[in-house]
Order: sequence, then C-alpha cells, then structure tokens
Amino acid sequence: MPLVGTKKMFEMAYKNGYAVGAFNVNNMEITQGIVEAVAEEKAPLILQISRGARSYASMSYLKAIIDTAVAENPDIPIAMHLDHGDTVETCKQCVDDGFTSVMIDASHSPFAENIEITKKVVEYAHAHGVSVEAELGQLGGIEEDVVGVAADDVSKHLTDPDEVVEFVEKTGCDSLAIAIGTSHGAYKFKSEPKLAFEVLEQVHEKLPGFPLVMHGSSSVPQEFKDLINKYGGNMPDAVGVPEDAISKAVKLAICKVNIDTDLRMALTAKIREVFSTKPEEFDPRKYLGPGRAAIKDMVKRKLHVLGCAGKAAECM
Ligand SMILES: O=C(CO)COP(=O)(O)O
Ligand SMILES: O=C[C@H](O)COP(=O)(O)O
Ligand SMILES: [Zn+2]
Ligand SMILES: [Zn+2]
Repeated sequence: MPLVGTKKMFEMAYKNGYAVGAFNVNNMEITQGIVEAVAEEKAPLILQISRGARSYASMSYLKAIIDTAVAENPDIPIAMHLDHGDTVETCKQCVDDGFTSVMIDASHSPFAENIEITKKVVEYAHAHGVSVEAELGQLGGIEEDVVGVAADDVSKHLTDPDEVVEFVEKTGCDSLAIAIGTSHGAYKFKSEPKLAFEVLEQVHEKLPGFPLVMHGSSSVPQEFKDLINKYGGNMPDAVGVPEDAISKAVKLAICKVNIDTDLRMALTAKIREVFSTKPEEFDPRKYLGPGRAAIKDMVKRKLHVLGCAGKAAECM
C-alpha cells in the first residue's frame, strides 16, 4: 500500500486507548532501524521529517528511502509527516512534495495569528487530501532553531483549555499538539517532572473524539546517558518524561507521541561504544550497523510504552 494519512490511525488510537509513535528520520540507518522495529511489532507508524532533516539529507533522498520502506512493508500503514512546519510556504511545499500530513507550528505567535496561519495551511492541505497538526501552548527545550520556554518555566506556558474549542473550530485542523509540561531535547528537567494531566483531561472533555499530540516525549533513559558518558561523551544530568506518564497519557486523547532524542541517544551510545572498544575500526558499516540495531531496540521499547504494537492491521 502507498503512504497513508493519519486519520484512520488516530481514529483507532483514540478509540482503543493507544498512541502512534512519530519518530524523526534523517538518514537511511535511522529509517531502517525504525521500520524494522514496527515491521516486527506490527505497529502503525508516522515517520516525521523536520526542516533540519530536509536540509541535511534533502527531500529527494528522504522520500526515496521512505518510499522503499513503504514498498517493502505492505502490511504496515506508514504516514510521512512534516514536524514543526514554520510557515505556510514550508507546509505548502511539503504537501507538494508528497507528505500525507503536515504540522504548522505557529504556537509562538499570538492566538489570533496562530489561527490565521493555521487556517491557511488547512485550506491548502485539505484541498490536497493532507491532514494538518497545529499547536497551542508552548513547549520547553529547543525545537529547530527556536529555543522554547526555559525548562523551569514550562508549567507557565501550558495550553489554555479555554482556547482549544475556538482554535479547532476556526482553523479546521485535524489534530492538536498541546503543551502539558513536556519539553524538547535531552536536557528537559532537573528532576522528575509532573505532567499537567488536569490540562489534558480538560482538553479531552472539551474536544471529545479529537486527537491530541504530545511532543518532547523522550524519556532520556539514564542507562543510555551512562553509556554515552562511559564511552567519552559528555551529557550533563537531566531527566526526561517518565515512560509510565506517557502510557497514562495515551489512554486519554493523546494519539500521537513524538520521539527523537531517545533514538539519537541510542545511536550515539552504540557508535561511541564501538569507537571506544574497537579503536582500530574504520568501516562505517561496523558502527552504523550496530547503531541501527540500537535504534530498532529503542523503537520496539517505545511501541510497548505507547501500546501500538500489534495494531497495524486495524489502522489500514
Ligand atoms: O517532539 C519532538 C519532535 O517534534 C521530539 O521530542 P524529544 O526531543 O523529546 O524526542
Ligand atoms: O522537535 C525537534 C525534533 O527533535 C527535530 O529536531 P531537528 O530540528 O534538530 O531535526
Ligand atoms: Zn512549538
Ligand atoms: Zn516537537
């Protein structure tokens, strides 16, 4: 089957209390690691591409890699999604490039402007059969070149539940990323965070049946931080979003969970280990191969946290 949209995935995820994993891809090994994991676990998949990935790898390479993954896995529904689109133009370009879903992130703009920008993306995307994720509220950490809310201030920039109905009605967006205390990157929190489940519950009540998205959802596993540091890295102490909090959120209306940092950490830890334990090695396949396998293991772990393992067939 060709690339699919996210509509059916979100319907099933909402109804059955799980979320689809949205993993960032930047090259062949990352994509293969992710796709091998979902193929073995029979999970639906959202492969997402940031603007940074587009400029790093180029869209034609990424699209060819993803098209190959789709052709080789006819039993797995795979969507190709733009992560954090910054302008109407970027989103239109991605619709034209064959994305089946785009995100417009105008959450840094005032409410009325966010609505205006999002609405323009929705008009173009829907005319081409493409779904739109929007964002309301602000996350912490760094996303693309935008430095978000400082980690300690995340709780002051949560999504306002009183704004969500007007926003969704006026924009016509298909899903909404909300800020409930998560944060992008590896340096999220100094101590274990408490997610704002009361905000999630209120949004869920105000928008029954509507799929919500959680960004910044890596858990920054201590064991991977330790491995990276053991083999010469320097990742200061910080903690991520606990996996049990994510499992709890997906039972409410969270239908898509974005994970990038934990995959980066798995790849980096493994490459560092090979460099450190086999310093004579210079064949890239000898470190990228184990790195790809580490990504696969990490994705499998996440599919169980999200509850989407075994759900591929119902999302077709
Ligand atoms: O939200 C993300 C991409 O949009 C990724 O979040 P992490 O940095 O927590 O993996
Ligand atoms: O939200 C950010 C994602 O992790 C993508 O990061 P990137 O912009 O460095 O590709
Ligand atoms: Zn944002
Ligand atoms: Zn994000």
